[in-house]
Amino acid sequence: MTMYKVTLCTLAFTACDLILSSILYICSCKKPSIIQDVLGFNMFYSMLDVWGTSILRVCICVGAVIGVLRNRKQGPQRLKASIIAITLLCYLIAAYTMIKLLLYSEYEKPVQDHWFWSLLAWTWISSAGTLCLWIQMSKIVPYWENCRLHSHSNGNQDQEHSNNQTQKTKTKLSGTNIGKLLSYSKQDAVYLILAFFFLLLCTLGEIFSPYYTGLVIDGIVVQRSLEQFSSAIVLLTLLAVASAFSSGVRGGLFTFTFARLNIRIRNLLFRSLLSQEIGFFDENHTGDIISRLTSDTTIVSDVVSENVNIFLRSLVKAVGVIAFMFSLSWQLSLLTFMGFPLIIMVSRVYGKYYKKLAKEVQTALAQANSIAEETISSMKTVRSFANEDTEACVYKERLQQVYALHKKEAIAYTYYVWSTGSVGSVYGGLMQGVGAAEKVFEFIDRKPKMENNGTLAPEHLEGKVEFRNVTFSYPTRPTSLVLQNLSFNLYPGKITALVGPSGSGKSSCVNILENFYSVQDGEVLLDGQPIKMYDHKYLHAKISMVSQEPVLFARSIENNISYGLNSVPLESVVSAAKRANAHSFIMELQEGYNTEAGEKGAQLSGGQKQRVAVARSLIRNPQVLILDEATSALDAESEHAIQQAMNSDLQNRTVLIVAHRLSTIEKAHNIIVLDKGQMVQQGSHSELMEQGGLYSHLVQRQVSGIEPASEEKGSYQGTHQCRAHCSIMELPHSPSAVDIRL
Ligand SMILES: Nc1ncnc2c1ncn2[C@@H]1O[C@H](COP(=O)(O)OP(=O)(O)OP(=O)(O)O)[C@@H](O)[C@H]1O
Repeated sequence: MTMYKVTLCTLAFTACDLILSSILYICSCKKPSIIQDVLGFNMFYSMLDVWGTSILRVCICVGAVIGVLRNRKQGPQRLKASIIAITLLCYLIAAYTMIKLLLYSEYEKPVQDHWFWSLLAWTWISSAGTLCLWIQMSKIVPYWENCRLHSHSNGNQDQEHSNNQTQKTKTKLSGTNIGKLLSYSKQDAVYLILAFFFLLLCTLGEIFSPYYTGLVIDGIVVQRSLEQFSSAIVLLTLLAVASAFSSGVRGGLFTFTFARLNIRIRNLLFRSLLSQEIGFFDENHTGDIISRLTSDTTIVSDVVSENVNIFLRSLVKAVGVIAFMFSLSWQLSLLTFMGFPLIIMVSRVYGKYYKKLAKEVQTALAQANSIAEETISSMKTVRSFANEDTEACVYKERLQQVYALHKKEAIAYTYYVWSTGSVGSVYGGLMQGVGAAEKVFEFIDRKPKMENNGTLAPEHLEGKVEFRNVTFSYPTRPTSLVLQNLSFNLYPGKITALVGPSGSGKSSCVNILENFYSVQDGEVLLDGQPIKMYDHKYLHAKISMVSQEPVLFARSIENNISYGLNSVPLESVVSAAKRANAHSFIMELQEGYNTEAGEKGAQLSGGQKQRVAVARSLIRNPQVLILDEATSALDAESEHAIQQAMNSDLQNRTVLIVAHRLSTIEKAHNIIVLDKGQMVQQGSHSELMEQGGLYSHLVQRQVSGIEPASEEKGSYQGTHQCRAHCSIMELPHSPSAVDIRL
């Protein structure tokens, strides 16, 4: 609404309020004239004071209109800042009319004066109207401000529009969270209804027991009647037993239902996490994610379950007590419950604040978990740098932040209980749960930026891979191009090696071929089809990778080798382990194939881990095999054995090797040399050595044993970062004069 429309509406409403209130007051006047009513004002039956509230409302509205018209820029902002004060004032006016009703009921029983009721009703309506108009006026945007917004460039408008949308979505989100939580409990509707039924029974028992206690005392002290005493005591006992029974069943059912809710939410969250693209895990710390999965989901179910339980119980009790009290004395009840709107108001304000605090606490806690997780999982590195104290201090600092937030929460809670008590106090608790839920839902509802929804699963796959003009950067660093217009082919039955200085993009090629990330430009094709179009399971059955630091799971070696496959016979596991040169070391272990590998394979050596990982890939008989520094931790003999196995096993398999060791690379049919994300050379070892250039430069440098002075990543012309490794022990087994890592 424009400024003029709102101000006109306000003035019209004000005039209407004044006229109507005056007419109703005149008609309800008990004295022969208004002058006499004013001069002989009687608090019990004169409505002069109620009419006076209309003058107050007129002053508020006219004052607001004048303020907005005189100061069009800051006026609405000031109105906005005083909304709570006006709400309170309107509430006080409405509450005053209640007191008036109580007083009047002393003068006329029952109250049947229509003019009195009309004036009362109009006062409530007009108080609400005044508040609404005040809110409308606080939203006025001055004309020139509107023009400025409209004359903004399209980009800015879009930005603003999207900001508004985000804001709206956020508001909507927080509003729908309780609904969402309940919707996750749909499957438990029967249990919840049962729980609610027992809650009703138990609360009814609690409401009526004071009444029957009164009757018991009455029976002894006042009536002195054994009959009344015994009947009252029997009823009281029955009530207490039924109430205790219902209370137990209610508590059990609620706990049971919310435990199911917890499991459901955790499952959903875990599923959602597993469907996220790899870039998501680059952006989010593991500790953060684990915190969502454990602490946040527990808070959601625990806090919500506890508070829903108490909230419903208190609500039912409050309704019951209100009804009971009204049946005893409506005047007293009215007086008692006049404070309710105030409690609701305070609860709302507090609830919002508490929800915000709860979210902050969860985030701070997640950050602290993240530090703990990172430190504990890298304990050897921490110890080797003797950095335990610093890590402990960093963790303590994060915990201090959590503590500061908890302190704020505690203070807010204290003030809140002071100001409200009873039903309202659990509202804050509920909001704490909702705050934590918001964080959980953020992840559950997150749509992966890269979907694995391909369907292609041909029966026969040749395994030809084509990188066609691929340009790529990681989502966390979108501006730095890791691969630039890169094209090369991998052929079935051939071994291709990717070499190049550190950071040239070798592992990135592997990541793309594994369909972990989307490329910015170009395509990666498998048998002429974009890899995105292949079915997720199919693709990873056909393309298998062994990485430099393979991750094993805390299961037996047998289960690690057959990971992801259903019911694999032990013979196949053993055969794969033999080809990977792992069988003999496994048999030397006390429990053979049943030996536990430990967390991330920590109970095995680096070389043993790699051999198990090679076996894990070979058992799948993949059409495309990727070895990303897969044999770097092996001695030359083991590596030679694996290579032999692979060569005899090659058949029509496409093999891509990323390696630094010359012994691994020189047997490749084709060697692709990368530098700064671009292909600079391609050919066999002898061709590339003849050509000169980066490859022969790297080889010569290492053969002559020159180590680079720095770890710089530079182009061929500059200083290459190459890792040299010469081992006398490896000489007799190595096919080359020295074992060289490029
Ligand atoms: N997950 C990631 N997020 C952001 N940048 C990354 C990520 N992984 C690698 N990079 C960056 O991409 C570039 C290429 O890295 P890549 O791992 O492909 O090199 P590489 O040739 O395999 O190196 P190395 O021989 O040392 O293993 C580097 O600059 C690296 O910092």
